[in-house]
Amino acid sequence: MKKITSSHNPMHIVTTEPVISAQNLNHYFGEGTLRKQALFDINLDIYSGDIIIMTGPSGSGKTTLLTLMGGLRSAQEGSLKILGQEMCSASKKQLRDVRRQIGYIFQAHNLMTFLTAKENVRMSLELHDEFLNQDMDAKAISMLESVGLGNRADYYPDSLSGGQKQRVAIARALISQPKIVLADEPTAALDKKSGRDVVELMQKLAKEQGCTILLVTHDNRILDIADRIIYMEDGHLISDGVDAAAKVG
Ligand SMILES: Nc1ncnc2c1ncn2[C@@H]1O[C@H](COP(=O)(O)OP(=O)(O)OP(=O)(O)O)[C@@H](O)[C@H]1O
Repeated sequence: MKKITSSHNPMHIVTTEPVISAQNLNHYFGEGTLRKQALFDINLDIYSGDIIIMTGPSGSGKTTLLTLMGGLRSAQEGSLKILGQEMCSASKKQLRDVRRQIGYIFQAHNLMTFLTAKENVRMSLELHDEFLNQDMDAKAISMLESVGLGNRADYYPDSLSGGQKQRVAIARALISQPKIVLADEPTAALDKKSGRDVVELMQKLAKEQGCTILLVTHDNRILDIADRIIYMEDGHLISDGVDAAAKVG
């Protein structure tokens, strides 16, 4: 738990639970003699509104940890709480309920090629009952406007640039106002300028919505957008904090 000052009254101290909390978390792949440990004793508390970059060499366990924290795979050993729900031994339904509160952005934007930009963004709203009575088209267009693509709403992904596609993916991830957004190498397929634009946009929207962003990257050029950098090696969390950037540099 950490103490924060309320934005309404800076003198008023409130306590807040972490949105994600891992304790003594271990993870293994394979079985029998092929069983291999991928994560070792991970302890981590992540709070609302922070942008967290996870970095480290290839094979160090970043994606494994990210997918666990996104409810995309079941946690096996230790404790992992996401938005208050324990993920160790969680049922499929509990995993699904947690996933509905999370937005996902991947390296390959994973847009549906047969849907327009607007339809791709709208689809994300259709998965949430609470938006069913709202004007989803208007919401999708307004979200596309906020990522600078109001004039591309009726374009299909094939006629958009890599950076534009990634911005549609951001609009799709953020439109349902998730509490957590996971991004796996969101700039990997982009040139320097588009990559920068994309992460700055994620940063701006996340701060506006107060959501937590967990971002895995090898891209050292974007480390400065992080509130916190988690550095991993061989399945261990080696350092955690703003000074972790020094290890990467
Ligand atoms: N599905 C799987 N089955 C078996 N082993 C796996 C599986 N996924 C990952 N691993 C192993 O777990 C370890 C951590 O992999 P992970 O993908 O989490 O690393 P990473 O830090 O994300 O790497 P990269 O930067 O290359 O994406 C590696 O040794 C990898 O070989």
